[in-house]
Amino acid sequence: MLAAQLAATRTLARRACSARATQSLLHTCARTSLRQTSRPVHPTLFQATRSLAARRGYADAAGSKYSRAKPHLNIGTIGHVDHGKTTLTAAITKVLAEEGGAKFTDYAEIDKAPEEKARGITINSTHIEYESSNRHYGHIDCPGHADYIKNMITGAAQMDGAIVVVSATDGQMPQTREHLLLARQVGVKKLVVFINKVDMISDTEMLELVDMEMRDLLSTYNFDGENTPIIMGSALAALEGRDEEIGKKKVLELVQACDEWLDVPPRDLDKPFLLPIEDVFSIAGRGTVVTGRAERGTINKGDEVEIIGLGTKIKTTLTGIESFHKELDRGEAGDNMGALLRGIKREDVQRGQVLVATGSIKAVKTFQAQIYVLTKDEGGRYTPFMASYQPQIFIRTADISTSLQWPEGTADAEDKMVMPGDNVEMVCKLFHDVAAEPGTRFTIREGGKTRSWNTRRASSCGGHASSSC
Ligand SMILES: Nc1nc2c(ncn2[C@@H]2O[C@H](COP(=O)(O)OP(=O)(O)OP(=O)(O)O)[C@@H](O)[C@H]2O)c(=O)[nH]1
Repeated sequence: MLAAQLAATRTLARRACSARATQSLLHTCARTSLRQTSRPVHPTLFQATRSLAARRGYADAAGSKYSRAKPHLNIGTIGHVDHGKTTLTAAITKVLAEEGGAKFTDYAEIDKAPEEKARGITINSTHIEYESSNRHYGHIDCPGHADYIKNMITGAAQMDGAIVVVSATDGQMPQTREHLLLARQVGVKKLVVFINKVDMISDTEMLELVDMEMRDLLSTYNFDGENTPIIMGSALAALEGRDEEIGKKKVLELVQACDEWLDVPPRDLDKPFLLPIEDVFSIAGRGTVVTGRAERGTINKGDEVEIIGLGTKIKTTLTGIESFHKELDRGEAGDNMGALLRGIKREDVQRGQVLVATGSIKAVKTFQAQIYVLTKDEGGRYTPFMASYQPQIFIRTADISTSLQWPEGTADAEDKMVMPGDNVEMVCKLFHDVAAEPGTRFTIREGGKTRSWNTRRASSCGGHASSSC
């Protein structure tokens, strides 16, 4: 039902994009690290196109019921810019379409926003679905460019496992390393590696070197470097239907490796429902839909829910649930879902908020957290910092400026320095409130810089946190 009406909203969405362009550009750039990009992007347009892209390709399934016959896993492609993530994503759908497990989604349909086409890079994460013989996958194609790390973090935060794409011609590059680090930070436990563009390499020693270096890198970031499957092939060959040995066959090997190596994580079905909002769009005549991956709990059509965070606390009712254009009566942890909300305006909701079971979690502006500051060798800071330092904090799909302070009563707080490699308890004073509770994980980055420092330990909030928790 939701899907059936989406087509009608496409034209409206495009018109709305151009009308609101200037205002939204100013608003969004003021809030996000997009202001650090070399060419400002058009956020409203991306909002709209991402929403459409996230659902494209499944219109023929409109009205059909979502099947839970196969276990569902959220995966995606990460890695350095231009190493072939989008090509591989398209190639997987092509190869699996031939096996009856996907609808072919061409490269141009994945990187479809005008800015993406003009620059030839991915800016937004795009969601697609496909099936192997024993799994149903939601796949997120993440941007590799350093300017769009924010979108990569949001995408990776929804993954249960990931495919790291590395070009055989370059080997590992800065964003290969940073994406591994960030994937680890956001809780991805297992990866599969695809060494791409082998059609351009005749020297097998070179491939062995890339393989060895990738295993080392995986181990450096606490992945299983020894046993992680590494597949060498050519995404482009698979997409173009040539050189089957390095094309189609390798893509099938990759999917098999995902089936066998990546685990379906235990889903927290017993906890109260929580969906981090990744995207928002309107369906004419029906209302507002928020999308994202349900983090925990279950939800039924007709349930009362709350939208929490970024200055908002609104109660509403869930009137429809959908996953990849198929209807569900019940959503559950792990589902990549769209939730139709009664009486909510498009502008009332935004990425970074959460949709939750009423009363189950509070938004906080201050909490005390345990923070591990990465060293230079781990991809983190070179230099120490002091209290009142203001980095960017990433919690689920939210990114918020914050000021770090020593807890009250800390001796010599004014002069105390935090060194790379330190494990410290600090108070995070956020510029906007966000849903958090003891144990919530988060990542901290220095705005816009690719070399960053990150938290490793869970935050605490509520119990021994400050009064606003
Ligand atoms: N020769 C060769 N070229 C490839 C292969 N895979 C991808 N390419 C080319 O590499 C370039 C970059 O590919 P993309 O798929 O856009 O790379 P990406 O990693 O998705 O880039 P971003 O999303 O912007 O980070 C394109 O020109 C592709 O055609 C391959 O297997 N062989």
